Amino acid sequence: MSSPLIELRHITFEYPDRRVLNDLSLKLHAEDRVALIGPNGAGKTTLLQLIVGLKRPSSGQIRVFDAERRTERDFHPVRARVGLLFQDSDDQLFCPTVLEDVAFGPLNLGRSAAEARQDALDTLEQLGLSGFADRVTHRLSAGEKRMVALATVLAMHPAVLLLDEPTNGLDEATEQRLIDHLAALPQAMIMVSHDRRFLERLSTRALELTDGRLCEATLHRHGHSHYHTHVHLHAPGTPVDHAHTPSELPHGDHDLE
Ligand SMILES: Nc1ncnc2c1ncn2[C@@H]1O[C@H](COP(=O)(O)OP(=O)(O)OP(=O)(O)O)[C@@H](O)[C@H]1O
Repeated sequence: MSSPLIELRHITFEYPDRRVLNDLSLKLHAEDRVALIGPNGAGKTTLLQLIVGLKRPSSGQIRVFDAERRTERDFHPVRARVGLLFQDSDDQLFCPTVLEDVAFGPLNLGRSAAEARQDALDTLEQLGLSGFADRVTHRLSAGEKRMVALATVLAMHPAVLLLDEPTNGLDEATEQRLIDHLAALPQAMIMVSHDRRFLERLSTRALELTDGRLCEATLHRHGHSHYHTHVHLHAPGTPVDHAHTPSELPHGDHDLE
């Protein structure tokens, strides 16, 4: 198997008043679309931020694209190729107009103004946002902001997508459009979401973050609206990867609803 795009080894992370990640390990391969689930406050957002260097672990190793990443300089190329959709769209959108916001990433990658503009227009069109280019960003609705924020990430053509609650604020039709669009993309993904329909449709594997560590989980749909998550525990510090494909363990099932 090819080496992982992202590998976290024995990561511990603490905020001043609490330890959030505790000896956590993870491998993300090119073909993975991981549903990252877990209760509020488990540390899912923190985990995504660590991968792109917005936070630094107190111990452990972060490897992205076959290199260890420790310093701010190490993370610059990571941020160019790993696209993080922030949980809060307002953290992602800071330009006066939609076009400027979506062109910002490509410009930052060194593309010419004309190329960046074309990248932005193409991305908006692909997401069904053609008429949005000249809209004033801060006047968009929450759902419109969500899709534009995603456009800012996709316009950079990242190799990996980290999506933090991508469906927040989306109506049903827009969510369906988002699902269809993401399903057709080739990138490896980690998706944090409480939206089980979304995860069920897109993920190839599921991991649950609890007590600072990841366990393999599987999302099962029962009927039309009920999902059950079967959690499989790992020995502390064991990297969670393809070697640990979930199997039906009779005593490892937890209904998380
Ligand atoms: N800057 C910070 N300073 C101190 N504590 C923080 C900070 N940011 C987050 N936390 C705390 O760390 C814990 C993990 O937060 P995080 O946002 O990573 O969780 P999450 O799993 O994404 O939660 P949710 O599902 O509610 O979005 C929470 O208890 C949160 O209150």
